[in-house]
Amino acid sequence: MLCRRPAFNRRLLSVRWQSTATSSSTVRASGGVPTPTPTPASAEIPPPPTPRLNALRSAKPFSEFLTDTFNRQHDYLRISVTERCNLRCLYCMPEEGIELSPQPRLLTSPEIVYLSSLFVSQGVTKIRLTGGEPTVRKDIVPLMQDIGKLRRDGLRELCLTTNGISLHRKLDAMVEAGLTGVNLSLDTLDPFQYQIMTRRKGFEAVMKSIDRILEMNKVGAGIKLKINCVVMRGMNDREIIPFVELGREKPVEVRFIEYMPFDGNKWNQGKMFSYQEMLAVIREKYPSLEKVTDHKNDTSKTYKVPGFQGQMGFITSMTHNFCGTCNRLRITSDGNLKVCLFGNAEVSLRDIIRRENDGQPIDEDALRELRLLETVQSAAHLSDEGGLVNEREREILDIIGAAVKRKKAKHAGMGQLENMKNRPMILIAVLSSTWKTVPPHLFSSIPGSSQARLYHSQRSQSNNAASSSEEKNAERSEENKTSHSLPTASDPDLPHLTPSQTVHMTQITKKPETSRKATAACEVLFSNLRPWELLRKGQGTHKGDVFSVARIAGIMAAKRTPDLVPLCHPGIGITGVEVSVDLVEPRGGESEYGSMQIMSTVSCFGRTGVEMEAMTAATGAALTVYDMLKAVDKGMIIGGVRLLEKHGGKSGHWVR
Ligand SMILES: Nc1nc2c(ncn2[C@@H]2O[C@H](COP(=O)(O)OP(=O)(O)OP(=O)(O)O)[C@@H](O)[C@H]2O)c(=O)[nH]1
Ligand SMILES: C[S@@+](CC[C@H](N)C(=O)[O-])C[C@H]1O[C@@H](n2cnc3c(N)ncnc32)[C@H](O)[C@@H]1O
Ligand code: SF4
Ligand code: SF4
Repeated sequence: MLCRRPAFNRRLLSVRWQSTATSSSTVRASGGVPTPTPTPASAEIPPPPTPRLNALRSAKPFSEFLTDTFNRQHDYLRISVTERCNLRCLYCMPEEGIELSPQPRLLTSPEIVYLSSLFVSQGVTKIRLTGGEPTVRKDIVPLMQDIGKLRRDGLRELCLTTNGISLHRKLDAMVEAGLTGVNLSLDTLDPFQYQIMTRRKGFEAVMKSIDRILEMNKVGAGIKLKINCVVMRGMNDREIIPFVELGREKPVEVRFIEYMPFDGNKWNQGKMFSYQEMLAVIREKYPSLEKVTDHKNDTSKTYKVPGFQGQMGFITSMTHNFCGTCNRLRITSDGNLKVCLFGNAEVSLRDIIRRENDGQPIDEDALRELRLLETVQSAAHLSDEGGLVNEREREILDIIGAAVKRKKAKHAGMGQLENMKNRPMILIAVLSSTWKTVPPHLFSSIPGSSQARLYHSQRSQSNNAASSSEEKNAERSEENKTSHSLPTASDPDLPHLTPSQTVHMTQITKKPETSRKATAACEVLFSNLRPWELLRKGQGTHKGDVFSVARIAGIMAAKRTPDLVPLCHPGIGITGVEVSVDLVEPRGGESEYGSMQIMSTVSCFGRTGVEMEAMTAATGAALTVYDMLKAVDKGMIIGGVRLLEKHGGKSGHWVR
């Protein structure tokens, strides 16, 4: 047990880091704590370790605490600095977000700096800040300034994984703080598709961040930039080649990531686009694609098109694990150490470091009182010279060491991820929300298809079986006897049909009322440049402002859906309709002359869904765009009307 120390050390957190400018090697040699000179937290960037210090570090054996039973040395720490995010990427977060931990359970900045320094003292040379979205943490820049100062203790890389939305505003300060690498998530190069995949706007801001990094690199900032692109079949797989082509002129590394299952992200095998498939797509266009040698601990397999400035990588978590050379540990925002991304085993470092503070979050005052940072230096001393000088760090390191020793050879010992039957949360999400097979009735509309034939033959067999069964007849006559009305039952596959295949409006009396929401989209493709030119200049047409009239048309269309679609229920109590109409610049292919992208979300509280309303809204808006622009372009095509997402009701959450 550690006891609370009576002695108070009044030095500032920033002071401690400042003090080590002379000290990292000095302290280790002398075992003493130097007297600091107070300076503000945002003082100048500390110098990187000297070649001598580097040599000393690599000469000493790697920390036993961070070495697992497979002899993997963990010198890379990923810290989640927030659970919050300003996007809602389809593959990562549900639209409504996730339930956030109460603030006092999350690590404070002094706690993050303290744990970082402890790990660096043990040989961690790379720290990546991630999340959630790390840039939404209010004090992200001061936090990076403090972590950046650990460079003098051996930290070589300070990296960020970010969605890039607000990076451009903070980038300069971060680079000054010691930022060395940015992995930026961008899954599409199409602004409209961006809105679909992230459920938010922000494409331009992300591009601004990328441009700013490239600009800074031109003048020698040396920021390693990687673009992370999660590939989902049917969603952005058609953009693989445009992403590869980003590297023609720009020195960026695009990494294509296999879509992985996480709690609540509606993963299914069908949406996963594998590394082999991606390679095949790229090789078809660029047969000269070459493999590049990877670094030992890289998560990605790197390739290059000869002559291109940039390169590409593939992160193959689903099809080829890279656990053999894993050097990563993670700390979650609430202070748990996770030794494997896919392991459920977690140990709370927060609870141990707060124990002496009566379980309360450690702010700067408490940090000083508890002399935590001071003792990390002792821990650094421990790893350099092998002598044990501090009980507190010993206890924390023992706990870390024990967790690291329990790390499995791969994927938390569960084998290939797609076979993970024992991941309860994932399993629940996958089973409850996705089709195991495509319902056969969807094939039945393709005349002559083998599935259609099979479906019809199965249906007629089951109908015959049903009509010949005594129970079925008894049921029917019972229904007729008691109701004196037409049958109200629905075909289980196609509810707008009765079991005898006549059309009816589905009975919803017994369905519970729930909150429901549906989002749909469609496009209007221009056939010449005139509409795009006019709208870009902010000019409407002689009929008025195309954007707002189309939005209003969409809203009115949603309300009139039952008048247009015969079997739709009237009066379903729409509670909200949002329609967005956006101009997309010409970008080749189908959208050679530009287009209007329309998206609509309809919500209601009721017994039946609002997907028809959402698609009607999108179509109504599109027709209005056509009507208002037809004087300059009669060849416009309205297309791609589709449901993107649906919430509520028996089928729960469905995402395209
Ligand atoms: N299996 C596995 N995949 C990981 C791990 N860390 C990251 N990934 C995958 O890599 C993707 C990108 O993660 P990033 O945050 O950019 O980090 P990184 O790839 O470790 O970054 P580098 O430091 O550039 O190697 C994630 O979406 C995951 O798919 C890990 O520890 N295990
Ligand atoms: C969870 S995010 C956190 C950092 C930051 N918000 C961002 O988006 O870059 C870290 C990385 O995980 C990736 N990721 C999230 N969900 C994923 C999934 N289901 N499959 C594969 N990668 C995923 C993201 O694309 C991103 O590159
Ligand atoms: S991938 Fe990153 S940006 Fe997207 S929702 Fe997840 S945390 Fe947010
Ligand atoms: S799955 Fe676990 S063991 Fe494998 S690379 Fe990722 S963190 Fe390391």
